[in-house]
Amino acid sequence: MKTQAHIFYKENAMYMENVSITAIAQDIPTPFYCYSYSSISESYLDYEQAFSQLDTLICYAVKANSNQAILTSLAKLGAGADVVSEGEIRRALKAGIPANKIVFSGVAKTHSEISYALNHDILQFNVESEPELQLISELATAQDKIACISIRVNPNVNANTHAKITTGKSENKFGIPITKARDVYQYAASLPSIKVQGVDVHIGSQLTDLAPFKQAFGMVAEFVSVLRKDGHDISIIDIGGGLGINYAEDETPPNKNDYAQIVKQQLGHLQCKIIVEPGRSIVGNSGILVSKVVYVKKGEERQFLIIDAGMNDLIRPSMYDAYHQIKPINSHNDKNAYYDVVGPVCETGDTFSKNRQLPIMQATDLVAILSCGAYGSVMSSTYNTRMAAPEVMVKDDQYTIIRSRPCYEEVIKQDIIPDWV
Ligand SMILES: Cc1ncc(COP(=O)(O)O)c(C=O)c1O
Ligand SMILES: N[C@@H](CCCC[NH3+])C(=O)O
Repeated sequence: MKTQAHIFYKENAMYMENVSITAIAQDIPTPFYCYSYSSISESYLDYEQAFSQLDTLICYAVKANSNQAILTSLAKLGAGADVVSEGEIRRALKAGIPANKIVFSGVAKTHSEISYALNHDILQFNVESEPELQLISELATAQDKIACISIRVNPNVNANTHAKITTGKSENKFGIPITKARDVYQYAASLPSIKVQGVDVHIGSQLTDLAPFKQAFGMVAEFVSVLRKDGHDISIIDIGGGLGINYAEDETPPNKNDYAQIVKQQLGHLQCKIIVEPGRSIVGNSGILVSKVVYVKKGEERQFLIIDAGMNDLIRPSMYDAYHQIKPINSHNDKNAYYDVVGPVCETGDTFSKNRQLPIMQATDLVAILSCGAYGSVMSSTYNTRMAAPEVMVKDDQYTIIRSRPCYEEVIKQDIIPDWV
């Protein structure tokens, strides 16, 4: 049975590429994240292929998974980066992504973050408000730099995704209403040390339908024509990220080729450089979270499969009621049972799934939670003083720890006890 690209069963045992997950778990205590290098590189190269008819720069959205090993892998393939903080700029530069391939998004860029980005001559700021524009202009003037900018427009389009990851509706904090943006472009052009070069849009994440993209890109195309008539030299359109992946086995989100076709159809005639900022669709299905059953607990109404991974490791199910497939690492048992799969954290919301049909399990059995490569490890915390799960990368028949588990002493000693206590 094939589960995701590069994750499959061989004689009832789960493999990632040519490595048995059981073998890794004998070496590295659970829970741990495990990523397939080949899956990540193929997803990236699929983007390149899909967009080959357009002048495109793929700026990987670092927030999806910012591990240096992943960033370095993508840097070597030629990727740029979409970043949202100074920390992410530093990560991208350290991984070898050149500053002229870095775009800086986010609604709350601070004084020091803007200065840092200006000092490194990044490709562009995706500006989200007038006060931000003004601050960028002031800092660029003070630093004797020219800040290249696109303005992120909010097209008020329904992305048909989870409300918490919708970004292109007028009630969302992101971008400048497209209806108001023409004036903001005039304002930008009047400011010193600002070079207006593009338009940016990002309407949300985990989109499983191309229609909202089509609608938003159509609006951007019309807007670019208006801006050009107003005398702005628009040479870049940043279309954001957001393409969804399949979490459930039977889901069929749009593929990268169909997505690229929509981009070409809506924006191709404008002869702009296209920046695309995919995160989840590059790393999401490359990763699993491997966990061990601690106890099987029979409640009055339900049976709990208590595993050693918790909501602190993977928050998506508690935060968005997100569905993730859960699979046994060794699938030799044909008999099934229904379990609530829960973690160790003292929160009722620490639940990965309810009433999930799985082969009958017992303590020490291993499970994999699938599609955890994006917004998994990066959103983890040490809640309940649980150490962050390590990360492992597999390539062919080798695997390496790419982030180690911190030790308790390291974490506890971060706290400082005032001498007046
Ligand atoms: C500005 C911006 N670009 C790119 C992304 C990446 O989105 P995704 O991981 O859905 O491709 C996000 C996250 O939604 C974002 O906010
Ligand atoms: N964290 C979200 C995605 C947010 C996208 C960032 N703008 C998720 O896990 O689905």
